[in-house]
Amino acid sequence: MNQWLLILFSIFISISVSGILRFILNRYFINTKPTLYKLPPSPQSIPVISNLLQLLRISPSDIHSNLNSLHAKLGPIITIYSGSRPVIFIAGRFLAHKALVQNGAMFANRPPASATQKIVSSNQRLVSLAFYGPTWRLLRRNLTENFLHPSRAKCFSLSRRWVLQILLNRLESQEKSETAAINFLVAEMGWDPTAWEDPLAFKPERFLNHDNGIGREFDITGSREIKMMPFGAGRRICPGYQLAMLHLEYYVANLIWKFEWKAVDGDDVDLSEKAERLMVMKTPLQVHLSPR
Ligand code: HEM
Repeated sequence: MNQWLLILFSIFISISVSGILRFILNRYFINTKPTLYKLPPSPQSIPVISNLLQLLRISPSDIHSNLNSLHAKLGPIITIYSGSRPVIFIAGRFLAHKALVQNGAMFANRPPASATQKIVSSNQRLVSLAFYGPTWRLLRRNLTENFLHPSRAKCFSLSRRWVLQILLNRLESQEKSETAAINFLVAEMGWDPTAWEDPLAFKPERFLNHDNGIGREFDITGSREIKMMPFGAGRRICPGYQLAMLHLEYYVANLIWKFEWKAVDGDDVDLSEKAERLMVMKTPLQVHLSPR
């Protein structure tokens, strides 16, 4: 009996000591920044169980209507939590243009790598030294210079395990407090009747613009206004978009040039949506192809 009490007591002591140490380190030695930003409105959520569960429970075909009803209730910019990480949804092509083109600098960031990736990539040399060589002090210096409160940094001597633990905690908390993924409702842009006449009709000629009889290429970069954004828009637009367009045109042109296309009898294409693992056409195009 005494033995069991002793074991329980030592487990209790070790848990409390590590908890207290962690609290003291986080409270007094790590430079924590206050939350600076107020995020856009979000639907009611149970802490820890995120809003995302709400979104994941619905089928892919419902996602748009669900997001739309949230936008109708809360406005064009909303926040949904995926765990503790905020994901912001921006609806509408005008807001997308305002964000990505007119205020491109503010939206030029991309999500950072995870804490582990950061350590492995940017501090790869330091970490391997920390684990395998006697020069792990380099990592400690890197940590004290970058992450610890300057007044405490100098007189600080940490064990190797604590250095790595603090570094990971710090990077993780930075990620949580300072990053949010931003999504634009791209499919909605394609269905927007203010951008496209009869948006669901198959009209390839809609991409042939004519200004006083002069043919003008459709602006897929969205620099003047965004009507669709398959390659993103603004500063971080896909740098390969011209090459991609060239390949796509070349691919389609060759399919037409090299093959004879015949419709399958009684096959009516139906472009309406069907939810499978991805969203697919209800009745896709079927053809008989033969080499010319
Ligand atoms: C149909 C083909 C392609 C599509 C639909 C596409 C689409 C995209 C999209 C949506 C982005 C993200 C833009 C953003 O973050 O706002 C992107 C980024 C990028 N794409 Fe493409 N892309 C295509 C082909 C290519 C090709 C052929 C290359 C290279 C030769 C390329 C290189 C890149 C690179 C390097 C980025 C990252 C740019 C950055 O983060 O600053 N892409 N692409």
